[in-house]
Amino acid sequence: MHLVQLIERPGSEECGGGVSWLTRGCMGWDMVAPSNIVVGSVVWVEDPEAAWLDGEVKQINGEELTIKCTEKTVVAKASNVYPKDPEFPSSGVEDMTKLAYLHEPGVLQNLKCRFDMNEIYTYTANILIAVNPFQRLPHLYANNMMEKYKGAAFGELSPHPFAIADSAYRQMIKERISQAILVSGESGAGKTESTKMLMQYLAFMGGQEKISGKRSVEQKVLESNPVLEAFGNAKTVRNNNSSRFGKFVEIQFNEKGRISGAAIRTYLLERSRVCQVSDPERNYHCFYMLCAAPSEGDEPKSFMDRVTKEVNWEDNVDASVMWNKIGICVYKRLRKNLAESKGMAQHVGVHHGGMRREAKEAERVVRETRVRVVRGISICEIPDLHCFALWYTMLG
Ligand SMILES: Nc1ncnc2c1ncn2[C@@H]1O[C@H](COP(=O)(O)OP(=O)(O)OP(=O)(O)O)[C@@H](O)[C@H]1O
Repeated sequence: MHLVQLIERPGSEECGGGVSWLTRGCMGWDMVAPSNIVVGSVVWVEDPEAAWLDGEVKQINGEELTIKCTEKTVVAKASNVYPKDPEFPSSGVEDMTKLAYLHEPGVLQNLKCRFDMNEIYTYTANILIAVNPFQRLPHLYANNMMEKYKGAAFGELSPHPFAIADSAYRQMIKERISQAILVSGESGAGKTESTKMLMQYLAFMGGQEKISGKRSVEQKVLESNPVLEAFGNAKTVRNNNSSRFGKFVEIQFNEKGRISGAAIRTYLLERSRVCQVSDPERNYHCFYMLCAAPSEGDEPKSFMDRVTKEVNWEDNVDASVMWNKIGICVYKRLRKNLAESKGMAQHVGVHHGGMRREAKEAERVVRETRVRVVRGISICEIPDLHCFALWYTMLG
C-alpha cells in the first residue's frame, strides 16, 4: 500500500511561504544588482507605493542612478536596481525558470501579467504557484479538465493543481513510493481551496466503483471538509473562512491504485480564539451553526439558508455546494438525536454566551441554546467530540 500525503500548513499573517516566498529575504533569496547596467538600460527600481517601477537609466553617478519611469524620475542606489528583460513576452511564461532574470520584480511581473489574463497558476520547475483570484473560475475545475490532465506529461498542459496531483499519483504507481504534496502560503492565499482540488483529483483517479447505498472513502474524505471547517475555521480580517489549524491528509491506495483508506490529522488549532475574539473577527463557525440549528417544525431549506448565512459560506468556492449536498442529511440527523451530551452542551452554551455577553445574558443563552446545541453536536458524528473536550477543559 502506498500513500499520497497532503500537508496544509496553517496560514499566518507573516511571511509563510507560497506567495510570500517571492518577497526578498523570506527564503534567503538574495538579489545582487548586476554590474552591467549602463546608460540606456531598462531596469526595475524599488518604489514604496508601487513595489516596483520600470524605467530607463538616464545617468550614472557612482553608486547613484537616475532612472526615467513613466510617471516620475527616480534617483536610486545601484543595489536597489535590477535589469528588466526587454524581450519579456506580453503573455508571460508558464514556467518561471524560462525568465531571463529570476529576481523579485521579474517574477512579480510574470505573475501579474498572467493573473490579468485569469491565468492564476504558474510553475517554477515542479513547484506550482497559485494566485488567489477571489472569484469563481469554474472552467478551470470542470470534470473534463480532470480528464485532460489524466496521464498528460508534466508541463504539457497549463500549470494546474490537477497536474501536480496527477504527477504525484503517477509517480506513486510507477515508482511504488509514497508521495507528499506540501501546500503552503500566507493567510488567505488559497491553500484550502488548492488542497481541495488536489483531493478532488486524487479521488477522481483512485475512486472505487460505486456500490449503491454505500459512501466511498473518497466521498467521505471530501465531505469531511465542511465539518472540519465548521470546527476549525473562522472569519478573520484576511479571510472569511480562515483555517485556524494545520491539516495532514493521508490518502491510502491499494496495489491497483484505488483508494483503500484515508486519515486526516489536524494540528496547531488556534485555541485562544475560543476565548478571545477581536472585532471584526469571529469565533469558530460551529458556534454560529449550532445556534442556527433547527427548531421543531423548521423546514430543511430555511435551516440551510440560515446556516449558510451565519457561517458566511457564500463566498467559499465549494463549501456551500457541499453544504447543500450534506445539509438535508444533517438536518434529518439533527431532528433525530435530541438528548445527548447535556453537560457538554451546557459548556458550549456557557462559552457561546460568555463570548460577548454579560453573565446574566449568558445564562439565558445556555437555557435557550441547550437543546439546539445538543442537536448540533450530533451533526458531526465526531465520536470523541475532541474539539469540544478541548474547549471544555479550557472553559472548565
Ligand atoms: N482557486 C480559487 N478560486 C476561487 N476562489 C478562491 C480560490 N482560492 C481561494 N479563493 C477564495 O479565497 C478565499 C480564501 O482562500 P483559502 O481559504 O483557500 O485561503 P487559505 O490560504 O487556506 O487561508 P487560511 O490560511 O486563512 O486558511 C476562499 O474562501 C475563496 O473565496
